[in-house]
Amino acid sequence: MDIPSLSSASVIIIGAGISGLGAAKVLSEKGIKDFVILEASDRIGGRIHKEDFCSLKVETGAGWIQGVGGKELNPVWELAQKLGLRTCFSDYSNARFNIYDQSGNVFPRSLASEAYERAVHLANERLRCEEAEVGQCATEEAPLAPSTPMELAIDYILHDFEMAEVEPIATYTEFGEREVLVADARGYDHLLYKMAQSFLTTREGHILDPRLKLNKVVREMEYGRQGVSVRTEDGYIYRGRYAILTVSLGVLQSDLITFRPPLPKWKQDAISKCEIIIYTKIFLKFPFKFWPCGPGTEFFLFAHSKRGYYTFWQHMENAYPGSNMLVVTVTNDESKRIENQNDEETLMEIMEVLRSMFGPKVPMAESILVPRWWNNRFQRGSYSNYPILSSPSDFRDIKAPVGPIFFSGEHTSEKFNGYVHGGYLSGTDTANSLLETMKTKSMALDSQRASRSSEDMAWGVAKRHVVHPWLFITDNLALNHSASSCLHKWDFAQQLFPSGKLAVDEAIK
Ligand SMILES: Cc1cc2nc3c(=O)[nH]c(=O)nc-3n(C[C@H](O)[C@H](O)[C@H](O)COP(=O)(O)OP(=O)(O)OC[C@H]3O[C@@H](n4cnc5c(N)ncnc54)[C@H](O)[C@@H]3O)c2cc1C
Repeated sequence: MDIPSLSSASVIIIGAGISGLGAAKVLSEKGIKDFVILEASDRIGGRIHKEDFCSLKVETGAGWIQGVGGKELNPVWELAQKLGLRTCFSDYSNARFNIYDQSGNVFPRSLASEAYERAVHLANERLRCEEAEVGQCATEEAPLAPSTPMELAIDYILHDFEMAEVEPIATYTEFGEREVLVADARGYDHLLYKMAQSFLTTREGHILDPRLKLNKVVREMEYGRQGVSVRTEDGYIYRGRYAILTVSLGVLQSDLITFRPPLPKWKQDAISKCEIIIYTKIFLKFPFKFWPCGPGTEFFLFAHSKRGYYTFWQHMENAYPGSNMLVVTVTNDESKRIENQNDEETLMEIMEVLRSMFGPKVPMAESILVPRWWNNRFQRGSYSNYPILSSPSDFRDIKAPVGPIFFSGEHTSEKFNGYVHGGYLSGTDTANSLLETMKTKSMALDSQRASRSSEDMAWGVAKRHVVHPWLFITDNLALNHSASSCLHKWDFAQQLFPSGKLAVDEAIK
């Protein structure tokens, strides 16, 4: 039986996505080994997730590495290259010229080009209106809204795919304009496993390190001057001096975690201001190909009178040659609608769309895979999307610590929110801020102790001090815990199971 030790949980990291693992790696490299990672699901990776589909591994979460080939090296691209992850270049630029109508005709390039330019103009006008003082825009001519199926399809890809962010987009200006699709049988999450391997105990592809705890759903975080106490759904309580909370914005907006005391109003406002996008890639397997292949065909659009109705399509011939696979992407309200119906109904809708694009002979799909990011209570959406006119203070507030709780995750990255590299960089940033805080507190405590000890000397009292560099943190915690201040610190863990259930090996590490 492990003897619980208060000294070994200076930091509780919540979430084993790229942000949580990135933070843990930095702490470990800087000598803080006494952390515990609590992960709600039964795997690492979070929104980087592969699933088995028709003998292939497909990426139902993040698929691309965006920001490649620029003056700065995207850290995720660097890792992918080191591991020799198989990727293929994605060229979206043709999508707008492969627009199918409901009778299977492709719109002429000139018409599509014109519509595209009009849509860009409209988007800029809308932005100008939003930026203008209230009322100013109303006096000017209001831009015409898109109305035809083709206009709606273009407007949809502009707003839900290419131009959903404020220009210029730091990912592209700093890391480069190219995007590569990860298509490796080991999966995108191989990158996370390799990262974990550098600081957690692993064997034969499995993480065995007791500091990583899977299936631990955090439900309550009680925090104060002495630290943080974290209760998981299975009744365990973990205490630490600090916590790094990396759960998604969708989870923060839900009621999965209760904070005691409640988070301050400025933090709650920052959390509710930001939007969460739902992005659903539906995978379909066919007995044979009936779509065009070759250069300039990978992406195509379906123009329907309902905006966003199975609009964005990709064939997987570049990623998985010979797989006879298509992916159709839906977002937001359509994602919610589709998540809430059964896959048979979705398949019927998709078959109707495909037959209107490619004719009645299109064969029935053999398999369909519909990920459900919205209904997943550990995600509640796919990635954050800040309103176009967000201010730097919105980012400051969403990232700022509340007492001993440090916030991390892609949504806290001012420059790269929404992306895998945003998650990674937020984790390393947060860990470095925490280390800075620990250092400052340590220096303050040292000077307090020094002055106390000189007072003691003056009174002739012999005093022994804790020597472990990190013990002072938890030592301080125990001393301030009134109910247990008379206990030896090894007894402390038993106080953490109010139900009387003793699971010492699960107690604070
Ligand atoms: C469908 C989809 C497509 C995407 N496409 C791309 C793309 O092409 N390129 C790109 O760069 N990015 C893409 N993204 C975004 C990218 O995946 C994320 O930005 C990134 O993975 C976020 O990492 P994170 O560590 O911040 O959060 P997460 O990966 O969400 O990690 C948070 C972890 O916290 C856990 N958790 C939640 N609640 C609790 C709780 N109560 N207790 C304990 N643990 C909890 C979760 O299970 C999760 O493992 C996509 C995302 C999705 C869903």
